[in-house]
Amino acid sequence: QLQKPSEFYSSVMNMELLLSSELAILDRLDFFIRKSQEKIKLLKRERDRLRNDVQGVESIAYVSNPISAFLMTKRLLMDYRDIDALIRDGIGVEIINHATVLPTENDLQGVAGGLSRLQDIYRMEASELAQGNVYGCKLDRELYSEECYRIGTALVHGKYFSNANQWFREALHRWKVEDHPGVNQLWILESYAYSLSENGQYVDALKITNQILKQDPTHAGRLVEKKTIGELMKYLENKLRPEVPHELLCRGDYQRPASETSHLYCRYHTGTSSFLRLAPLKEEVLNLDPFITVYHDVASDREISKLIELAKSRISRATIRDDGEPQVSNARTSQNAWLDAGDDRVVTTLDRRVGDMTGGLRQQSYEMLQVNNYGVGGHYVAHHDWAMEAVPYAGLRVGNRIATVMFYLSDVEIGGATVFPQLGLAVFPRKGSAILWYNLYRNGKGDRRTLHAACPVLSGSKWVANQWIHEYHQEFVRPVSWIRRVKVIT
Ligand SMILES: O=C(O)CCC(=O)C(=O)O
Ligand SMILES: [Fe+2]
Repeated sequence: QLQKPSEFYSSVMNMELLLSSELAILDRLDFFIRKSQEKIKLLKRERDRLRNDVQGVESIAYVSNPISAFLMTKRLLMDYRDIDALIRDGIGVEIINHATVLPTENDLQGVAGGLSRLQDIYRMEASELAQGNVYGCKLDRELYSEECYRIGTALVHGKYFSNANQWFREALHRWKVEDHPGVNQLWILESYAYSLSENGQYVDALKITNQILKQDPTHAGRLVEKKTIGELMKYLENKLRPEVPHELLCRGDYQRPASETSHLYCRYHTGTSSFLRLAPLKEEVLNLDPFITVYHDVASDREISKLIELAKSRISRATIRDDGEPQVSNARTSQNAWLDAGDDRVVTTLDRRVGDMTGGLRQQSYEMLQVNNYGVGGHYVAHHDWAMEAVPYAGLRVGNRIATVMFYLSDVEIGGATVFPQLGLAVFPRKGSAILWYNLYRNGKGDRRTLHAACPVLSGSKWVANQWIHEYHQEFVRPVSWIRRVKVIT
């Protein structure tokens, strides 16, 4: 006996095996139907005979006549038993058995993945495909709503959300005009809403969700289960909006609309400290909510050379913490070194300047200064600087990262921008400037809008230094807007 292949979708030869397998299943189904029809014919004949015996009889007379009483007893004891056995007795056909060649869920995903790639690369629209037009070779019928829905769900499974959305839209169109759709409209809507929200299309997802709840108010539970509502609530709570694709930002190809930039301003910031009165900060406000500013010329060339020199002697591959332990990852390709006040006066000087920028956030809860260097192609994928755990940065015991101040220690010839996809903001490195943003809402909750990434460096060397400032000790400088329970670390 031939070994059954473990995967089909990746070769046409194996896919042919599946077709013969399907034809064999159909033959067995034919056989089963023929046998079943014979059986039904027999059962009908028996039923007619049996019914004939009792049709219209007069009850007392019938059961008190010894012959008919006997016959009835015999029928119940024997005839119906036989019929029961006949009904129970299978036809002896399993249309699918252990020898049947069948694809797996993996194959379904594989085929869907291939389809999605073709859609992307050859610009094939679901509406076109559903009509049976597959780039030159035409199917001899159109697809049903149920089939479009299944393609959509397989694509969702593979996280091809935007193509999945096309198929769900198509499924809905077709559902409306079919006589006996093979799928419940609510299922389509439910998967569509989920896929939209996973694709960051929150406004559309909300529309579909409302449509579902209008049709079936009890459906909310399912949506929670499918996490559709969870994502949407996050969106509503955080006022998240669809992300600006991060490539667009990295290339500098996106400009925020005037409605979002007209309230921004630059100023000389003299703030609270007496030093600032002599040497005010050149502050450029990049975003009001969450508050993001850039300070120009806040680190001198001499200070920067010193930092880089110190960092060079101890720099090593950067890590990320996904859950728990720090790990090397392609999500963050750079090297870094940690410096503190003991290393050189320059660290203290920069710390003081960070204090000036932040209106005096207390240095007791600064982390060490983290100096980073990216190689060509080096990047850091979108992330938040705040941690999601119940007790963030437990090892440090100073709460979550309330603010980030990042110094740009080099110009970068091309690429290497810091981008905020939620805000449509791209900041291109300028040696000596520093960017500041607040990571947390006033109540201490992490602000998802601060999602940011370091774009790959295309040409040049990129150096930055991160100063992360934590929540503890800031109660008087940046009070929380209402009292929240602070988890006590023991
Ligand atoms: O290098 C950048 O532009 C951003 C770095 C960053 O986000 C980080 O190190 O957390
Ligand atoms: Fe970051």
